[in-house]
Amino acid sequence: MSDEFDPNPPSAPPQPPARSGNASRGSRQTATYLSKRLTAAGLRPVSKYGQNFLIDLNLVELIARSAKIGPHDIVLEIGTGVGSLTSIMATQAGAILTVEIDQNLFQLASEELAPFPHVKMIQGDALKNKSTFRDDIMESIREAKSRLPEDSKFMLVANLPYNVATPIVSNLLHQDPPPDRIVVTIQKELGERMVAGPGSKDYGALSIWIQATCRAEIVRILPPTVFWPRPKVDSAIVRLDVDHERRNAIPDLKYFHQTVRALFFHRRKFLRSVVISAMKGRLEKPAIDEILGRLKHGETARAEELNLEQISELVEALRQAELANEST
Ligand SMILES: C[S@@+](CC[C@H](N)C(=O)[O-])C[C@H]1O[C@@H](n2cnc3c(N)ncnc32)[C@H](O)[C@@H]1O
Repeated sequence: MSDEFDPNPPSAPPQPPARSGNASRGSRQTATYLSKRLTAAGLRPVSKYGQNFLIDLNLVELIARSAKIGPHDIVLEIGTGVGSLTSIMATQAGAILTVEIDQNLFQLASEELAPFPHVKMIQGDALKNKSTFRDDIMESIREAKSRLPEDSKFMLVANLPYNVATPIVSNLLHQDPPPDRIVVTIQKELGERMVAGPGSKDYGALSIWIQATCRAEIVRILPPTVFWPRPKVDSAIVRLDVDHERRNAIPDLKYFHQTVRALFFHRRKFLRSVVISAMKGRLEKPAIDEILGRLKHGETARAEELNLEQISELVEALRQAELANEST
């Protein structure tokens, strides 16, 4: 583990040191082991930080395997915990940046990750406000990328704290460099919203934002019993493969994301009234009616009935109309 972030040279990542007795891999990842480890350090899981640890090592390995981490790849992990997933990924990745908000867990994980010079740990909140990544995180990713071969991929792989999962995933898709892949454990409902299509109750702004930039799939649904302590809800491992061509085809990501959110703000209302309120002070009603008429969205259409292509077309038409307004 390093403060300097020392990506591996393009060779195989280091293997973990041999473990013995109770610390062998099989027995390591159990509720008993984790609770003993935390108790020995005078700690208990902190619920406000979403500290529900995966206790089934096979599932921890499934997360890492689903990410298909290569020896030149850079992994960002939000929520190091005691370093269980981190240490598995450290045997696969070219560089890992792992962020942990809890000072006590940060100390514990530092011991676990000490053998890995290509793992950099950051202590603190990954988000600088409720929705944006800390600048130094992305700066470290860019720095690591510049030191690794050009074909290295950047991915977020994490068992995310559920209360900040949406801003973390949504915001990362805005960043430079964008991730190539995201594999995360999140609340099942959130995963279902990411993959939902029109006609589903889960379909909304998040579905559009994710599917406009990624190919999304649910890898596995996880019951509460595979975590310690048990959360009240089911979880899901979700994999998002960023489609750079699709993402690059969006002319203004921020405009797209914000407008889609505004369109789905009142999902049951008719599209016309939603667009009028979203564009208040920016576009006049006749311009909006012209766009809706041209795109053949009738009087009774609702945003939730439009597919990704139709929403993208509408957002782009609104953007063009705003640009035309500004230039007159
Ligand atoms: C669900 S646990 C996962 C821990 C570990 N990766 C595992 O798989 O067992 C989430 C972790 O994220 C940390 N965390 C919560 N909010 C955070 C934030 N805003 N920034 C960084 N870490 C955070 C928690 O302290 C906790 O260790």
